[in-house]
Amino acid sequence: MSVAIHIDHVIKRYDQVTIIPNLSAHIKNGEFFTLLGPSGCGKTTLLRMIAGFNSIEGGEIKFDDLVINEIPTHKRNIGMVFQSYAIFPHLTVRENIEYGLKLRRFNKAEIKTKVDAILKAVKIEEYQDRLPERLSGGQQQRVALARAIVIHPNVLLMDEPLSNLDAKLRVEMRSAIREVQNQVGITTVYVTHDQEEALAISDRIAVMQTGVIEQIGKPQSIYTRPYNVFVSTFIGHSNLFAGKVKVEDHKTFVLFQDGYQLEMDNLSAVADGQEVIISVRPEEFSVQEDGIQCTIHNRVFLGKYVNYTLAFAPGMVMENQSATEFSQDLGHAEKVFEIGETMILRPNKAKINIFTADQRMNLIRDVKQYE
Ligand SMILES: Nc1ncnc2c1ncn2[C@@H]1O[C@H](COP(=O)(O)OP(=O)(O)OP(=O)(O)O)[C@@H](O)[C@H]1O
Repeated sequence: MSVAIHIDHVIKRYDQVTIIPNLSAHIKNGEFFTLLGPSGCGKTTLLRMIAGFNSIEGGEIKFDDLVINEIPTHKRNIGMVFQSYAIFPHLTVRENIEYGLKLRRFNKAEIKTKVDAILKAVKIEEYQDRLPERLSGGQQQRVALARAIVIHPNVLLMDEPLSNLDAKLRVEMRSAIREVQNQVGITTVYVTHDQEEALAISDRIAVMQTGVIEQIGKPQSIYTRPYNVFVSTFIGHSNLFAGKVKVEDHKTFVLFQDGYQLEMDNLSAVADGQEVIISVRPEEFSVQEDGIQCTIHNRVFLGKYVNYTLAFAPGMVMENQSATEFSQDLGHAEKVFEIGETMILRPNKAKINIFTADQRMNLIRDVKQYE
């Protein structure tokens, strides 16, 4: 029986070092929930707490109403898939999948029915009599997935399951995982540091940094309305400009350094003169007669799009950010620009995000609308 997972104010320390100071998240029954963040942010640590491999120093984790803090791993009824396939090399595919069912003392007929169904669901029927050494990485990971879900676990926990596969297979396998998860409807917690994978596979994502969840939301809402600069730059590319607020005649503008100004009617709690950070996605510029001026530093054709790397006047762009980019949709472009040419770009004001100068808060009023 799939369950909801309630994580309330959990604390994790290794020796004297606090890795997770106070973390809460509520994962719905049947949801595909992803922990996303840079290396070392505590994703695996949290997953291992849910699994029962790590002690919990404070707070509680519940499966539905049951507090599991002190329940040992083998009694939590968890399915797990890791980066290493962890399948038995001396057993065939079918025997690998049967293993957990035999331990749970299902009878022969039940085992056969369940294994047949899962072999079909993960599309490895034709390899069922092979030993793992004669399977590709993707096929082995399918076996690991089948083995984890055949026991009908309460939750499925996956830690970077695709990171040993090549890029093409990763894309193929993430669809396969999602398809199977939809079919069996099991609550899944998935760990990755790959933002594209997270966006593609998840119902909701928790973006983590140094033991803290910075934002929980649907992929689209995290991409379009990130809570802070960290999320904005970790998920997708963001162009960051230095800006200032101007309030005049009851109207609010954001000013770019070169004097270009955009009237904004959806900002909350800003003061005249307040310094802000303006964040624009590469696809949210359009070529116009007035806007911010730049020159084209580089240009890459990507079929449907052209990606330009841009150079702006000194002081326009926030320091320490990666290259400023404009992604031009060739379906709508009147002109393709050459390297060295000047271009005037207007940001789409409905889609830009404005952050406080300390980078911690999005000032757009509807930032929580999608949650
Ligand atoms: N057994 C341990 N003892 C001491 N410190 C640990 C232990 N395991 C992890 N840590 C520390 O806890 C922090 C979080 O590690 P964790 O493995 O959870 O990160 P992660 O987000 O999963 O990273 P990655 O993507 O690299 O796997 C790191 O600073 C790590 O060094």
